[in-house]
Amino acid sequence: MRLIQLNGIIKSYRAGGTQVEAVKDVSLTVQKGEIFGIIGHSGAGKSTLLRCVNLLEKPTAGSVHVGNVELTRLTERQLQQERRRIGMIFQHFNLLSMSTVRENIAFPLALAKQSKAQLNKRVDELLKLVQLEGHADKYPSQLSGGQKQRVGIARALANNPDVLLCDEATSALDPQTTNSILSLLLDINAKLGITILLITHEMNVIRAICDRVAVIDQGEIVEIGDVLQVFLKPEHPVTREFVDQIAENSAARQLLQHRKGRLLRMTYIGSLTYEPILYNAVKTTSVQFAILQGTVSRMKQTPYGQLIVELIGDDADIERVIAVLRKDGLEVDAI
Ligand SMILES: Nc1ncnc2c1ncn2[C@@H]1O[C@H](COP(=O)(O)OP(=O)(O)OP(=O)(O)O)[C@@H](O)[C@H]1O
Repeated sequence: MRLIQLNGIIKSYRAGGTQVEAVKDVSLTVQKGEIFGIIGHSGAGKSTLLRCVNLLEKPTAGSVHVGNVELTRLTERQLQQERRRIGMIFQHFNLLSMSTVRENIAFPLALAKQSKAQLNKRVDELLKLVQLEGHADKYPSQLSGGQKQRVGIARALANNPDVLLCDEATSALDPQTTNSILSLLLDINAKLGITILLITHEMNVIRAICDRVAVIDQGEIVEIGDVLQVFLKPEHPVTREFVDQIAENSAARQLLQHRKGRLLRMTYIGSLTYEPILYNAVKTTSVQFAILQGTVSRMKQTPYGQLIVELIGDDADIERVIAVLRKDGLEVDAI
């Protein structure tokens, strides 16, 4: 079931007498309950596109639907009401520095005119959800970056939204804190069924938590698909650059230059990842193999492996080995 539908979104700005098209005719569907990532370089149009979803930026053209409501048709007052269904978190947290953690989280509840008792009960629930019990009376300056982002998440969830928009939510955090915030987002998605739309310039973020990904370049979506498919078989040059951020991929390319045998990339997905398939395929042939590079990892919950292998032997035997590997369920591509 689709929850967010962007149709033909264009956003242009007039800057210093020239027209900048930050987003050029983007159409996108996000399904209910999924974690959808948009990745792109600086200036690609990620923030502008994300802010078009809750109309913090008004698209120059195109329509935005969230659930059954077309936000682009609403009056400002109706829009304020609908925005309660869309929480948002930010790279630099955007907390009120003169207010305590409790007051920051209560802010959207007070706007929604909840009673003091209801409000305090809800804040306590949220503090528990983001594991910040015991920090309610602190001020933002007394918190670490990760704790500040937890406050941001609690505040964004206060009114039980259907959607959480994440604007580079981990870019200001160190790798360990990034992982703990990503785990929290996964947990919230699983427990509350909330749909998450995030933007990032880091492939690691996409790999860790997203179900689907869109790659944006110069205001246009250049590739879109399941993370596993896009990650293992990137097609657009910009996607390949992002996939190469995962260090082992770029190292492998350099290693391949002087090899004389047949070079293959083998992709294992799911339980196949842990089977001795390669050994079984070559053992009754004259083919020898050298593993030049290998990764066994996880994409969200799915284990996957990718090996770059050099096969040495006569052509007919190599073809036979490839046929056996494919029959066993591996994807095998020449490099
Ligand atoms: N308010 C504005 N006025 C004029 N130009 C703008 C405005 N906001 C964004 N732009 C331009 O639109 C383009 C896309 O910007 P945007 O901030 O959406 O990119 P981004 O992918 O989020 O980049 P970053 O990761 O650096 O924030 C850029 O060329 C930017 O200069």
